[in-house]
Amino acid sequence: MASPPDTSKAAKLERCNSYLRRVNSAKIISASSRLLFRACIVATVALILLFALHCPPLLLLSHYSAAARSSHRGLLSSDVTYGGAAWEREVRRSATPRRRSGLTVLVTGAAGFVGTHCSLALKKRGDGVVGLDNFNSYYDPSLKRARQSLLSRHGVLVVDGDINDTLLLTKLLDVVPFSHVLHLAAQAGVRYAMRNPQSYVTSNVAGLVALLEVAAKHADPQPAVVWASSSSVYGLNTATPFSELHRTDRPASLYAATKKAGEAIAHTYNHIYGLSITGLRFFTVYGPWGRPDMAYFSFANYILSGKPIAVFRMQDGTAVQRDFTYIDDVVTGCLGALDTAERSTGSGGKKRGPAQLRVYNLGNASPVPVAKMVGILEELLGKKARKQVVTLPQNGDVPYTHANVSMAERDLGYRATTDLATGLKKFARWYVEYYDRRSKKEAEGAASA
Ligand SMILES: O=C(O)[C@H]1O[C@H](OP(=O)(O)OP(=O)(O)OC[C@H]2O[C@@H](n3ccc(=O)[nH]c3=O)[C@H](O)[C@@H]2O)[C@H](O)[C@@H](O)[C@@H]1O
Repeated sequence: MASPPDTSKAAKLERCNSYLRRVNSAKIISASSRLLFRACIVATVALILLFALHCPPLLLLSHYSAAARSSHRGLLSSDVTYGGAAWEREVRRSATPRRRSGLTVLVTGAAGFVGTHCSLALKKRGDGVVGLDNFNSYYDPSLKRARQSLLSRHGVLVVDGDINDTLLLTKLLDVVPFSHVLHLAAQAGVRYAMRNPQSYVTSNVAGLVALLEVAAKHADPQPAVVWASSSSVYGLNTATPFSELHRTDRPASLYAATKKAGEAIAHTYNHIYGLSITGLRFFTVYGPWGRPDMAYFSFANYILSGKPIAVFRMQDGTAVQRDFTYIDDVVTGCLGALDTAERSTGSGGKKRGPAQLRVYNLGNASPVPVAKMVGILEELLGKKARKQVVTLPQNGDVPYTHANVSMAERDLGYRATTDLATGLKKFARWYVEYYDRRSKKEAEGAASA
């Protein structure tokens, strides 16, 4: 039988003490386990930090994220020229056609000479147009800004950006499902390629690849691409008039080589990704709002300011000739190319079938000696040029160009309708008015300052 509990005072005290000892020892155990737990956390955090600081992939990841964040900031913050809801609304507004089944065209190089004229022509007939231009300083950027203002007055937005900025291109093609890209952004000029060769590689090769990459792999639907090649690809070809069937593997300048490379690159993207691509070989395009680096434009400037001009001729005394082509005719050819471009066949980088690949001459089919062009300008400007006839230097120039345009006539409805005298008359009128207005503005600005 179990004995009854001892109820004496001493026994009660002993039970109480033993209870207190148990409670205390439990407290000590839980305090020390808390300490241990905390130590574990500190150790784990220290280990993670140590790992993060010394493990290369983690470092790469953190750098990548920072880079990605900063490039996305470019798209989103309000202190840049693109990104944000208001910007997207503007892009969509500019891209919306006003006519049924109108085209939706992204025009690169839109603030350039041909880009401005094509954008205006597309907008005027009711197509949607968004321009892209990096406004570089190869020639007077204020002329490009003036063209941008002209476009803006006609409802065409020109986004400030570079074709090598693939994030921007991706964003633009996300915001608008462009049916066509008219790719005119390029480093132009034959002789400048000897002074700044890298700029030709950056714009005409890397820039073209950047654009075709985004068009082929990201855009859905893939747009049809029409782009500016050049008559210079005929290089040392001697068969005339230059036909698309003639050889183009002997470029005389780096500029020509990058345009020829562009044609080869176009073939690749058409072949792998099913992009519909049309290359247009422009022949010395001239006219109002033209390029100040081109001979007819700089000659007008030099004639009026009394500076001497160098007129090139061949070593044997024969004239250097160009198939000068008026801008309005070239615009007809560009729009004809856009209108007849078939859809690309791929999407998301996958080709679904063979796609259209074309190349056309857009020339005047009527070459004129440079000396004659100078004579026409002298007459129009009412002033004699201080001519210095110089043997054509080793500068990448070819002795003559002469386009066979029968393929463009047949397929694009192209017609060269403007002779040099008529076209230069329109150019000279614009030139005098534009620079007159500009010098008046500058004088007003100086007076009010
Ligand atoms: O059709 C083309 O493929 C090319 O046409 C022009 O190139 P280019 O024909 O050299 O045009 P300009 O620079 O205006 O020269 C026109 C003519 O004037 C001659 N010239 C140029 C400069 C000069 O000081 N003196 C001179 O006699 C050139 O040799 C050339 O025959 C454009 O500048 C290129 O971007 C375009 O791709």
